[in-house]
Amino acid sequence: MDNLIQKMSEIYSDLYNSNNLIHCLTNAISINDMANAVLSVNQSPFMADNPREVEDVTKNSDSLLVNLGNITDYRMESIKKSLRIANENNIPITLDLVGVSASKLRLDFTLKILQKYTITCIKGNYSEIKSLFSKDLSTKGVDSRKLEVDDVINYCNNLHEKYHSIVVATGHTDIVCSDEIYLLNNGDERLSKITATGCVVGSLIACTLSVSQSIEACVLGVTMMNISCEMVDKSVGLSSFKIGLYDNLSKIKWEQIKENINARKVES
Ligand SMILES: Nc1ncnc2c1ncn2[C@@H]1O[C@H](COP(=O)(O)OP(=O)(O)OP(=O)(O)O)[C@@H](O)[C@H]1O
Ligand SMILES: Cc1ncsc1CCO
Repeated sequence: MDNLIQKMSEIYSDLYNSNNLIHCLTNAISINDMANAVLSVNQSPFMADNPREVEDVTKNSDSLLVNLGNITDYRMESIKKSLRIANENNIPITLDLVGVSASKLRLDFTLKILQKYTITCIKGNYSEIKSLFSKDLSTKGVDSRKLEVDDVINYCNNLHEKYHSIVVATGHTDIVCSDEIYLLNNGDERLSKITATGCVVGSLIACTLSVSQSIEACVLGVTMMNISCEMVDKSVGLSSFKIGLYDNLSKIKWEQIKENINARKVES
């Protein structure tokens, strides 16, 4: 665990000493929160999604976030172009599987992407990870079903072995899996009552991967969000909770992360 904390501390410090360009191809529901979250951790968001410009944008960026939420043909075309450029230039890619558990279009598209491109981090909620593993739909909407943590660890391990990506499954307990596996128990169930919080976690991972393509970077991305929300007053309503969460994210210090992280390593 000391090793994890030491590496996270270095990544945190590198993050705030850099101002990397984070190219986010995302849905309209999350785009504004995501751009603000990227800015609040000192990085520079670029949300360009026109297929006629994305190659140039990705080429100049330090990290690429691909989010499948509310997918359109237009964005699918852009995604393919950006993924190719990112791989050619060793730019880290975060792929957020929004809705693959409920949409054959998104699931088939994801399976094709994974055959063709190297993805640094595959991220989804428990049901999205399950559906990618089983190549089968498992929900009606974008929200996750309740699944056993041990089963999802197994899905993550399998996907990591198959695609050589770091795999992040979000839920009550977050699972971050590569050759090592961490279970993260920070967070607040109010997060699941506000839309696009998972999408924002994806963009924070894209930020931390821009300074280090590592499992520790993914742990940091998830944990920054989850500790920020734990510090919000329990009595407030959901709108104030959201404001408080983003206030805290914009001010989060390494000492707060170090003191409050609830992570445990498990054997793979
Ligand atoms: N019951 C819970 N308790 C604590 N934290 C939670 C809980 N459920 C989700 N979270 C946290 O909320 C964030 C989003 O995770 P979630 O699995 O809800 O993503 P998602 O379904 O992709 O979200 P969205 O579709 O709203 O973008 C993560 O940081 C996760 O750790
Ligand atoms: C994309 C999307 N569709 C319904 S809610 C939402 C936000 C992230 O899940």
